[in-house]
Amino acid sequence: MSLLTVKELTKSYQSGKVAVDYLSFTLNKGECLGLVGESGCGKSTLARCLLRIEPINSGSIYFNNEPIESLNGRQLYSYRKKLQIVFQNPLAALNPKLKIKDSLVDPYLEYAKELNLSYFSFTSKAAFVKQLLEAVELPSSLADRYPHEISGGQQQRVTIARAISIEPELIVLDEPTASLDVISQRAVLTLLTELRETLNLSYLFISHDLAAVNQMCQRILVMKEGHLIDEFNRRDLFDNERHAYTKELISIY
Ligand SMILES: Nc1ncnc2c1ncn2[C@@H]1O[C@H](COP(=O)(O)OP(=O)(O)OP(=O)(O)O)[C@@H](O)[C@H]1O
Repeated sequence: MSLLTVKELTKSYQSGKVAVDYLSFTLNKGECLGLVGESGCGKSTLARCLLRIEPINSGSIYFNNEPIESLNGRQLYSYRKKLQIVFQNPLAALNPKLKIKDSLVDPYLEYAKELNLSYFSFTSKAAFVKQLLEAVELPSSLADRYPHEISGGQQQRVTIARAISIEPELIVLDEPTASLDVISQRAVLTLLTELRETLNLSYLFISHDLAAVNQMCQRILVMKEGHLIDEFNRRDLFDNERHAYTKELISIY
């Protein structure tokens, strides 16, 4: 069943640059869909359009069959609760003045009135923080630290814990491991896969790293210069029918 449907989406900037050009795809419920492409191909622009941070020029985006362009006020607030994002740079995503425990409860407090959690439960702030830290395999002793007092891998686990804390339907992972060393990258990808299964999440996993996408995703989209040029099931990655550009990406992976 379709969770997110993007139809003929075009987004250009004032400079005239067409960053996303007539892009169409569907993400199914429970799926991890990979989106790969080199730097500048339009991946982050697409993510910002999905979050309604950037207005689109034409086309449509449907979430649970509802067009998101027409959402405003309360409906937009509700939509944002269902879709969370994890960015490349966790330090930039965390408020430097907040202790980890305060950052962790922030999304919950923002959406508390509308939330009906099924996996986590908020009985007290301390208990909620403990559940979240456990879910992302961090020691509870980190709760009282500030973001700059923990490692990059730990910071990214905190941003993941924030994203899952309100049990969204979809998480956009925008190069979530790009700033991490290889060991932490692997651990975070494994964690994300486990969380998807436990919490019944769906992911749009954006990356320039075909190896990471191949590890995580059931289906893969390939973008080049704003266009979608290839789309296939993971098992067909090495199929001879792949687009020449996909083969080029394979050769460097
Ligand atoms: N605010 C903006 N104004 C004008 N052009 C922009 C803006 N943001 C992005 N672009 C341009 O749009 C194109 C797509 O950029 P985008 O950041 O979406 O690519 P990307 O695939 O996410 O790249 P990266 O992997 O480096 O993050 C690029 O040519 C970029 O220079």
